[in-house]
Amino acid sequence: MITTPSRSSSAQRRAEAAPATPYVDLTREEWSALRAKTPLPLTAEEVERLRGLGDVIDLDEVRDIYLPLSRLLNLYVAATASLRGALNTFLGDAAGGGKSSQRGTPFVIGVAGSVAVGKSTVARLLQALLARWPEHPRVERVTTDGFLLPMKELKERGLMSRKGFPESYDRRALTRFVADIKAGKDEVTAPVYSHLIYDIVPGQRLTVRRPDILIVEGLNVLQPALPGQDGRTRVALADYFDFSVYVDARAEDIESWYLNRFRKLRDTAFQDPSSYFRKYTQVSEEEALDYARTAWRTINKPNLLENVAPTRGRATLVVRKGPDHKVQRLSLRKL
Ligand SMILES: Nc1ncnc2c1ncn2[C@@H]1O[C@H](COP(=O)(O)OP(=O)(O)O)[C@@H](O)[C@H]1O
Ligand SMILES: CC(C)(COP(=O)(O)O)[C@@H](O)C(=O)NCCC(=O)O
Repeated sequence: MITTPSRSSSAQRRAEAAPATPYVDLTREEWSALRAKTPLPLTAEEVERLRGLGDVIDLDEVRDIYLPLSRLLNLYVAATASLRGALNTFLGDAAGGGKSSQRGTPFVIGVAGSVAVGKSTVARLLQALLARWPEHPRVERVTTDGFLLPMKELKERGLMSRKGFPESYDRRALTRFVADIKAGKDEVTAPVYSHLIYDIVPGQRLTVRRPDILIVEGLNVLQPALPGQDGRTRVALADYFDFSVYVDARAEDIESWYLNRFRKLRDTAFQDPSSYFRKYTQVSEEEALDYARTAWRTINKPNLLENVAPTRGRATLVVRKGPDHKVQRLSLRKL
C-alpha cells in the first residue's frame, strides 16, 4: 500500500506523543469552542435564575464549561434511549414480545470529588441546565450525606472524626437506593442529613419519583464496593451510573475554598441558635479557623488522598479546576 505523508494537526501530534490513556484530554479552549455547537443559548432571564441558586459562579464559566457539558449529557441521554430501543427489539425477538416494552429508568449522573471542591455547585448548575432541554425536563438531585450513619452510631463506632470516610456511610442502603431507581421503581425514598444539626434528621425522608435524570452527588460515589461478610464482591453505587463527573483541583486550593466557606458560614448559617457550629461564632475568627484547619488536615485532606482521589480514574469526565475555580482542563472517557 502506498501512503502519502500528510501534515498532521497539532492535536494529532500531541495525541501521538502522549502516553496511551482511556481519556481524550481537552484544554479549556478546546472544550469551550464546543459551545458554538450547543443549540441552547442562555437567555438573560435564565442567567438570572442560575444566579438565583445562590452560587457565586462566573457567567463565562457557565457558558464556556457547563453549557457544553449539558449538551454532551443531552447526547448521552439520547444515545441511552436508542440503546433501550435496541434492547426492546432484542427482548421482543427473544421473548416473543412479552418483555419488550421497558419504559426506561432515570438517567443517573454521579458527581464526585473532595469536600469543598465544588460538587454541589456543579450539581446544581447541571440540574438547572439539563432541565432546560425539552427531552428531559424533570431533573432531581440527591446528596449522599443522607446515608451517613446517625451521630449516635458514629459515636458508638468511634467514627466521629472519620465523617465522610467510606465507613461513615450506610453503603448498602445507598447502593440499594440507586439500585431501586435503576430498577424503575415509581417512588424511592432516602434519609435526610442536616448541616445545621450535623446529623441525620429523625423521621424525615426525601422522595424521588421517577425523574428523567437523577444527579447523585457525594464524596464517595465512585468508591468500589466493600466485600460482603462472606468475602464476595458486591455491586457498587457507580455500577448504576450512566455518566459520572469527578471534580478535581489541587489539595491546597481546595483547602482555601474550605476555609473560605467556613468563614462565610460563620457569618451566616452558624449564627442560627440550633447550629451545631454555633460555638465558632462565639470565639475569635482565628480560633474558629484553627478548628477548620484541623478538620481539613485531620479529616478531609486524608479522606481526599486515601479514598476520594483514587476514584478519579473511574469517572466518565474529569474536570480540573484552577485556584480561581475556573476549569482549566477536561478529560473525557473514550468509548
Ligand atoms: N465555580 C465556582 N465559582 C466560584 N466559587 C465556587 C465555585 N464552585 C464552588 N465554589 C465555592 O467553593 C466552596 C465549595 O463549593 P461547594 O459546591 O459547597 O463544594 P462541595 O459540595 O464539593 O463541598 C463554596 O464556598 C462555593 O461557593
Ligand atoms: C457531610 C459530608 C461528610 C459530605 O457528605 P457527602 O454529601 O459528600 O456524602 C461533609 O461535608 C462533612 O460534613 N464532613 C465532616 C468534616 C467537616 O466538618 O468538614
